[in-house]
Amino acid sequence: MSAPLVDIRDVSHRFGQHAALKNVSLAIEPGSYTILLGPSGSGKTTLLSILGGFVSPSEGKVFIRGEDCTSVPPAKRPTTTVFQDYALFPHMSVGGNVGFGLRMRGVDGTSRAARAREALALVGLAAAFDKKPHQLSGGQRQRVALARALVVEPAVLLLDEPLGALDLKLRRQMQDELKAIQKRVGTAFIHVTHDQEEAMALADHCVVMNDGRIEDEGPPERVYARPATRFSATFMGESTILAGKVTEVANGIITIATQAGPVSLPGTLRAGTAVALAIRPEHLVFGATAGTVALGGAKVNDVVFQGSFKRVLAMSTKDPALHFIAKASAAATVQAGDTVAVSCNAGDIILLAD
Ligand SMILES: Nc1ncnc2c1ncn2[C@@H]1O[C@H](COP(=O)(O)OP(=O)(O)OP(=O)(O)O)[C@@H](O)[C@H]1O
Repeated sequence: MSAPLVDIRDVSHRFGQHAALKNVSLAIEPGSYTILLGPSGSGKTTLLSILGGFVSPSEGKVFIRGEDCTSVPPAKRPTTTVFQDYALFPHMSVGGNVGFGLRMRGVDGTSRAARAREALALVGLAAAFDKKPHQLSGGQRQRVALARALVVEPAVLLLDEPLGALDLKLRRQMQDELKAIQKRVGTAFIHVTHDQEEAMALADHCVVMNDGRIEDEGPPERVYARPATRFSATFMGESTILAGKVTEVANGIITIATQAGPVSLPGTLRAGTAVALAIRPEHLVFGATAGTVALGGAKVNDVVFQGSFKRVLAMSTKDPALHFIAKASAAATVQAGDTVAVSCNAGDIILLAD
């Protein structure tokens, strides 16, 4: 395998007594779109700031294109950052803003203007060259910020909640554009967000962070279908979670006592091990079917119409602490107050250490 473009090795960072990053190692491949996903305070921005050279880590090293960049200042490393608030110069034209980084690097006026025009065309804003930032919409300003960061041809583009200031509709639209632009330029993007839908829409590689650590990482499809930890399962999408304990092990089959009754699955855990079982909403079936795992009865609390499907929330009749979340078709007739039998396929149960 080729050497990673970015190699973060055993990075820890403390702000005073507070450990914001705890022994983080991560490899970023050339041309990839990486999302750092996690709740507020999980250390995403700290990690991005270390990559951009704005924060020097307490421990560990950062290599970019094989070079130790740990102590290299921001302007001297092959990275640029796009911030949530765009940070455009209000008095400067859009063209001037985009060309600013080139000016700092001593590029002459003619080449600067040509390259700024090219970068603006790349983000679909060729006509905005002579405008001032205040004449543009939020989405357009964000695209100018993107053009400004890309014009210097960084090896890695860092994006800190770049769509955070946009309303939901524009945010979704900009996600599609960001992905298209990234594919076009082929630059590695590392993008921080706490929005799991954004992560699934954009990432080739999704890094789930929690409390200064990497909980899980991989293609978003894998992280969603087979999360490595309970935190990752709950942060990346919704699930029904059953608490359980392994009671029997025989011939590669383990039996787990759960809130909904015994469940048998292939596995190799030892008797007495505490586990959690996660089931994604689209895998939970209301109505027992032959060959599936029965999860007992449930009373439907709420049915929420979502356009192309219905979200069904129900409570186990065995244990009120057990809540089922299911996705039903838009045509489903299930109603609040109904009592239903809940089941799923054994292969759709995600077994997690608890
Ligand atoms: N300059 C600072 N001084 C002291 N503590 C800080 C500083 N910056 C961050 N922290 C703390 O470090 C931890 C990680 O912060 P960080 O901003 O990296 O998290 P985050 O995942 O990006 O969160 P958010 O989504 O809210 O931006 C938090 O507990 C935060 O309070």
